[in-house]
Amino acid sequence: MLYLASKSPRRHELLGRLLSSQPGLEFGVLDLDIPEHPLPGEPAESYVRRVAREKAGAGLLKVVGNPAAVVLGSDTEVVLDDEVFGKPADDADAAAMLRRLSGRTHQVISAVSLVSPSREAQAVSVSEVTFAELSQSQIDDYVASGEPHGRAGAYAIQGLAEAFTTRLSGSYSGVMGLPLYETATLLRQFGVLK
Ligand SMILES: Cc1cn([C@H]2C[C@H](O)[C@@H](COP(=O)(O)OP(=O)(O)OP(=O)(O)O)O2)c(=O)[nH]c1=O
Repeated sequence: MLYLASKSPRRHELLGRLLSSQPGLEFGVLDLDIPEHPLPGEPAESYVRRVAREKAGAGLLKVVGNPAAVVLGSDTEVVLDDEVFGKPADDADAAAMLRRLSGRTHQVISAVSLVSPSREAQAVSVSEVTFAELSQSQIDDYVASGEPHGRAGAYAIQGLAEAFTTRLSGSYSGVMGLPLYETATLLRQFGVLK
């Protein structure tokens, strides 16, 4: 039985889309709260990998006793000049992040971890996203739309932010929160997907 250790609606949607290729394959959802803070000096990719692993591991603890359980945890962060931009604390924080991302190319790192009682595996997707120069009124309007809330880097590529994204190199689903190629590869390794 596959479980998604995530409360992100984007991850639910993306995983559902991936599994729809195999009729009858469903997944359960485990709701957890893992603290997301980089350790002092922790490189961005190590941080994203660690948090994805912690989410999957905490999910597995919730279904102990099920030897057939496979748990998927994932983490997505926006990185500019080695600085990790997580989810904005409030509107002012969102506006500050968007001002920094304006006119620049940043990375989006997404890690996926799969754990079962007997094994563990992980994959990482790194994408590059370039934003057009954003005026202060564009930023204010975007923040007022509410879209930045709960999203790494204070934006949603699948939403209004697509209109100021001039270039994306990498995985669109990875930027949204769950890189589907990497996820499908791991699910095949665990025998969940054919
Ligand atoms: C960059 C970007 C991020 N996001 C979202 C995906 C993730 O939900 C969120 C990054 O935060 P995460 O901490 O990776 O995930 P989460 O807290 O939403 O969910 P959970 O830990 O329960 O799995 O940002 C978008 O929806 N679109 C984007 O373009």
